[in-house]
Amino acid sequence: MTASSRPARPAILGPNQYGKAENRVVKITRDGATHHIKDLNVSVSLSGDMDEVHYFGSNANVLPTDTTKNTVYAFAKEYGIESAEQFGIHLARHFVTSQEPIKTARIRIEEYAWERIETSDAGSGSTGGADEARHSFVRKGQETRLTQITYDGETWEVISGLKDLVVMNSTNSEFWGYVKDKYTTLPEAYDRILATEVSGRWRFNWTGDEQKMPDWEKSYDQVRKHMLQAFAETYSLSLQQTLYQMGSRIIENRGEIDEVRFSLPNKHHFLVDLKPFGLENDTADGAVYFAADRPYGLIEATILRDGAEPRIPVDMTNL
Ligand SMILES: O=c1[nH]c(=O)c2[nH]c(=O)[nH]c2[nH]1
Repeated sequence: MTASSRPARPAILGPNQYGKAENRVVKITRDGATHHIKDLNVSVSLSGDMDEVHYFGSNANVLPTDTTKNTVYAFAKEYGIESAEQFGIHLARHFVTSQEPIKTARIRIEEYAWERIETSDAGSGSTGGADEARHSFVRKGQETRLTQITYDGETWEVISGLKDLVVMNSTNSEFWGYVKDKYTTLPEAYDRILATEVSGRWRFNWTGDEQKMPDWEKSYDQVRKHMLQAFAETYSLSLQQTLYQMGSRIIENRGEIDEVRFSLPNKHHFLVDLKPFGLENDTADGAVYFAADRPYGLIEATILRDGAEPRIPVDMTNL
């Protein structure tokens, strides 16, 4: 910014961005009587030459947030929604390349999954086979899928992930051999429940080459599968160890990903003392637990491909 476009005041404008947050868009694709749903929550955030509007109220460089909302809906109709990532890339490219003052676009998308309700005669051929109506869905009560696309006209950054995926191992978890000081009361555990609500983000190494674009839908399904398999298959001596196994399984199996970050609350399950009622409560014998909701241990770490730089923010809850 030139000095003349800045007011003679000591207060200087710092980093800023604007856009329309949480555009809820549902796109139905019809394939005969079989319908498909994409249900997204899209947040647009733009930045660039925005000094004049902040200092003087000149809107000459301001594409209205209302227009960014309209673009989300129009793009959903005009181009469809193949995947959240592809949709975000399309939007980010549009804002940066069509508006000179806009230098960077960041598109954040949450995706809510729907599962088809199989009707009782579906597939039986009893009411006409291919014409069978397939338009009923139940919202999946599991995780929310996430993506964030950032484009500055040159560099692409795609970070995808998920939140609210609750998992539990009812055995094959221990925790012992830890530091003990005068405040330590935790009994060592040789067979405990390990449960967490996974919040994870993974960064793609895609650099914008259309020919080398990952298959975003397949990538998500595979990452989720590897992560869950690692959780289930790891004999755990700590949640930290399980976290590393989950991240490294993704890095080792998915070449399109260079960095994974997890935030894992340790959802503690405490053995209930049933001695007052004359009852033993032993893990080996099918025990009763108190599922505590707080406080919880919070285990967080980034796992990187050897040589890659950590870029997923340490505090990723806003992603
Ligand atoms: O897996 C665990 N990691 C810890 O660091 C920890 N600390 C604690 O009290 N319980 C556990 N469990």
